[in-house]
Amino acid sequence: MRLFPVRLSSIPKMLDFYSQFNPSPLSIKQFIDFGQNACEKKSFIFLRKELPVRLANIMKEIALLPDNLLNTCSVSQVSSWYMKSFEEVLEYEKAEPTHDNLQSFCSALEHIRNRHSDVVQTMAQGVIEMKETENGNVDSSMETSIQYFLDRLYMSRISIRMLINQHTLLFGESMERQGRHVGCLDPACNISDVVKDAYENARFLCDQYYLVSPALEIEEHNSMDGETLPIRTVYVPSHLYHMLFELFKNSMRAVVEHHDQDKCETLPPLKVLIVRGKEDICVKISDQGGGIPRSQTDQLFKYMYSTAPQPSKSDLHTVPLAGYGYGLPISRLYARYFHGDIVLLSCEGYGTDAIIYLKALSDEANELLPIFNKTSSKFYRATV
Ligand SMILES: O=C(O)CCCOc1c(F)cc(-c2c(C(=O)NCc3ccc(C(=O)O)cc3)noc2-c2cc(Cl)c(O)cc2O)cc1F
Repeated sequence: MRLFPVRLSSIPKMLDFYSQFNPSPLSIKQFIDFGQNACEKKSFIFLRKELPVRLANIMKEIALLPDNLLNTCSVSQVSSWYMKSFEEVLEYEKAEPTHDNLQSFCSALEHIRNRHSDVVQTMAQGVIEMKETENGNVDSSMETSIQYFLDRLYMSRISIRMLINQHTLLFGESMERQGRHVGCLDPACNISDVVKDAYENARFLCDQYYLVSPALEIEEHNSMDGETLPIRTVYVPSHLYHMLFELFKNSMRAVVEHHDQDKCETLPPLKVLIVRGKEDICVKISDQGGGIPRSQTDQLFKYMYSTAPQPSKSDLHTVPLAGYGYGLPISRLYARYFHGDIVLLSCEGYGTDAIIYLKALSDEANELLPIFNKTSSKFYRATV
């Protein structure tokens, strides 16, 4: 049942209207404080404005993409998903926060989340289609603008899914099964537990493919709050898991492929160091996987570099440690989303350290959101 169907003719005007607002970044502290005493009406009134603002901001950038990418079948598909979702949220622009409307809003958000579940793969396909039309020769300025755009598109997508997940977890059916969690946030996330979880799952894939996997050693140092261990922080466990799982897969692949199996050597273990400082929480994964030349480490964060022909579904189980090649750049976006980072330090000939930096204080862990404005649109005009 359409609530207040938005006239299709008014969509361009609505896009201009909502894209003139900057997205409002929330901190982890704000997410937790609101979620611990959550009011569905307030959340509804905030989201029916903030979601169209975040959607409109990124839709304006999609429209600025170079034609050879924008006109691919896959990118047109992604663009139409955004248009449809923008239109659906706008139906609640003037709706009364009645019980029925709040319930309908919740299910609309779930539909939108499902509609956008394949955006990353579909965009990867669009980049491949564009490379095919350009016969593979994409100049460096085109690559730079695609890297800039995809970082902003996926950061925007992470933020929109965070808002949707918080609302649907706090006010949807799963409300009662929360325990200490506040939506998708854990106020006391045990970092070494997430490390072990990600390691065990990456190890399972590694054993399946290589029949062998490196062991794990974890060390923790808490220089703050009375040295208490284990180190806990307020974070989104699924985000931390995503980063760790990706880094463990890469380390395991490097270690197993670097060490000659015939000599039946024991593989050197992966060493994880977790440190709580005043400003940062660091999670360092150190491996002896032979490392990569310093000149190549930046390439690992490139979407274009790793947009090899996508593994077909049937291939994925044969080379499970390889994905779409987007694992590292998107993992870094998850870290940067709350003002953290992922840094790669490789010693060619020996091994690689990957460090995840998180903000130690939840009031400093603010969302990092892309803003559509004259600067960003100039960037597209300059490099297209
Ligand atoms: O497909 C995906 O999604 C995963 C895409 C990604 O796949 C990779 C992968 F898992 C591991 C490596 C790799 C190598 C390697 O491969 N060393 C051998 C070589 C030597 C020279 C050169 C060169 O000269 O260019 C390149 C590689 N050494 O260290 C790492 C390494 C990389 C990361 Cl990000 C990490 O967190 C831990 C690591 O140990 C490279 C990958 F690319």
